[in-house]
Amino acid sequence: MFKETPMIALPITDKDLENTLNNAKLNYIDIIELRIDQFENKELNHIKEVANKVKSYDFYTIATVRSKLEGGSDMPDSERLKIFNAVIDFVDIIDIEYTSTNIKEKVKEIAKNKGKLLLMSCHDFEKTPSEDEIQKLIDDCKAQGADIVKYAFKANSFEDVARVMCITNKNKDKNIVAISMGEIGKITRVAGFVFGSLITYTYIGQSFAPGQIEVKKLNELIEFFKGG
Ligand SMILES: O=C1C[C@@](O)(C(=O)O)C[C@@H](O)[C@@H]1O
Repeated sequence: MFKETPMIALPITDKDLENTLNNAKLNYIDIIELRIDQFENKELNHIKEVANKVKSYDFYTIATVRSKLEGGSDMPDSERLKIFNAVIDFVDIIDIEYTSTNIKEKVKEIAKNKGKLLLMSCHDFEKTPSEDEIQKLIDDCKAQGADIVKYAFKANSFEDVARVMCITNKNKDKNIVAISMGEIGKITRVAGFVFGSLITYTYIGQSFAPGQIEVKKLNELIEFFKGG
């Protein structure tokens, strides 16, 4: 699946869908992340229609129903599972949090039974863990069947940024997506691919996380640093 890295992912909701998807096409977006937890309408049939529409635009698609614990909306795990079951045929990757211990095994089954990729993610909006903690996270996620491991940690210093990039570089054969969130962490959204990070997340109009870089600027910077 992974063409030349970094692949650029755009988190979207169900607002202004066609316009957003047309804009995404024009701005070299590779992956659409359905941030279903932020949808205005969370009816299953509506969610399936949105996922099907995105698929019709020939994007790789990630289904995310972010837990409240990791920055999403307050939705029962049972509801989240219903949504994953409803959209699995329309997406390529399911994003489930490492900390969603009640449902991550079931979510893994949903993905694997349909031959889809399981992305196991971890977010900390306050700090960046130690190198040992990050390595343990990577090892645990891989042991639990993750095809892709993603971590997004708030950077409070450039040392935090360096630590995330170095540990990512040490694990570059394990399909890692690494982000240092916040103003200090912006560099990782452009140069993360140098250290093996497969995907970077951007925004058009509405940003979904601290430090995201608007798509036109991001494309420009990536091209510049890739020697384009
Ligand atoms: O995990 C991530 C990364 C992200 O939090 C970011 O920092 O760009 C944006 C989220 O939508 C996505 O699910």
